[in-house]
Amino acid sequence: MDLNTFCRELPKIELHAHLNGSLSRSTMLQLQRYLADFGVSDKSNAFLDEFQIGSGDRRNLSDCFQVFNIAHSLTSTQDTLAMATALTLKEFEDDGCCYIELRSTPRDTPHMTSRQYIETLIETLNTANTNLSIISCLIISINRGRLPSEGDGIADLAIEYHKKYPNLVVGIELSGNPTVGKFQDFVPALQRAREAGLKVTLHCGEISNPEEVSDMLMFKADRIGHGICIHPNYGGNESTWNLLCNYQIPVEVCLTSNINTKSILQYSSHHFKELYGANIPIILCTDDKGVFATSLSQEYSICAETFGLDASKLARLSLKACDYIFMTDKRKILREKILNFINKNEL
Ligand SMILES: CNc1ncnc2c1ncn2[C@@H]1O[C@H](COP(=O)(O)O)[C@@H](O)[C@H]1O
Ligand SMILES: [Zn+2]
Repeated sequence: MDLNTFCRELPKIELHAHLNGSLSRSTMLQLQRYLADFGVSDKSNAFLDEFQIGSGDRRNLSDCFQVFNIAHSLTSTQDTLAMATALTLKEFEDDGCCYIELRSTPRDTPHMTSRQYIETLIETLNTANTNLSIISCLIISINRGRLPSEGDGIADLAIEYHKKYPNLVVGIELSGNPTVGKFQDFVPALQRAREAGLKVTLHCGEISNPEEVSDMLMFKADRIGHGICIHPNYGGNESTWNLLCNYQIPVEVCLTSNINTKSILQYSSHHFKELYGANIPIILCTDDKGVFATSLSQEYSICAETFGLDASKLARLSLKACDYIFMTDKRKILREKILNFINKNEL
């Protein structure tokens, strides 16, 4: 079996996927057509060709945040939001993903409220859990670029829907443009959600800001995303690196995302090496598979090629990811599924 086929067949766990960054070109075209048929205007026409970030482009991290507006204009109705979610889950399943924690930022649009946004996602995930083999659940996102009061409102909704659907609304996370907003302003909302039983993951160290990174690590989130500027060689310092090593906080590693946003110059100099070497728990994830034109199996494949991981090591990376999922009651069944694959392929 060649590497790409192996990576697709390996049952995988996706723990860091933003819904609106995950829309493939084909999904966006379907949404565009649907909106046009119903006479709803969107601003995707002029930009769709530019949406996916190809290799050799000149966009940096900040520029990336503008491209999300295009996806947002396509998912502004309950119908298209549901379609986008269902199609995206199916694509993850087709790529050999057996469990996904999809994340998204509830927002008011001209056609729905934040509450309806969450309800649409819950309904779609529920249906997907009966119709598809992939197990899916929801992490609710807070955008650090918005006002802390908006974060409070989202935390309230997350807590309310976690109580109603504890097996579906499993976590809360902080994301958004890392150059905007302050982590500390969102701590009360995140803390409240945590006390209500939601798990927490934070985008941490996307840019160099050792003070904020220290605060985030000391918050002891259940997981962090990216974790780039933590090691002293990558814009962190001894103290931030020691905190991560001592707390052993699992890191959602998004290789292609980090390359495309220019946070890392080449795959071979990615901090995966340092994290793996220090035995920090790692989960390979896509971040925004639509924007960065990647897939979870491609991320596994790139990881294997760049860091010389053989099939057995790659499969064990996927197996280990089960320990860090937020739907804790699914750990056993997922472990068994991946172990079966390992045994069948004598890895
Ligand atoms: C590239 N690295 C990243 N760093 C930080 N936040 C990111 C991100 N990629 C995506 N998002 C966050 O996810 C939103 C889109 O999905 P949803 O509308 O929530 O489904 C973006 O607006 C941003 O807030
Ligand atoms: Zn992200």
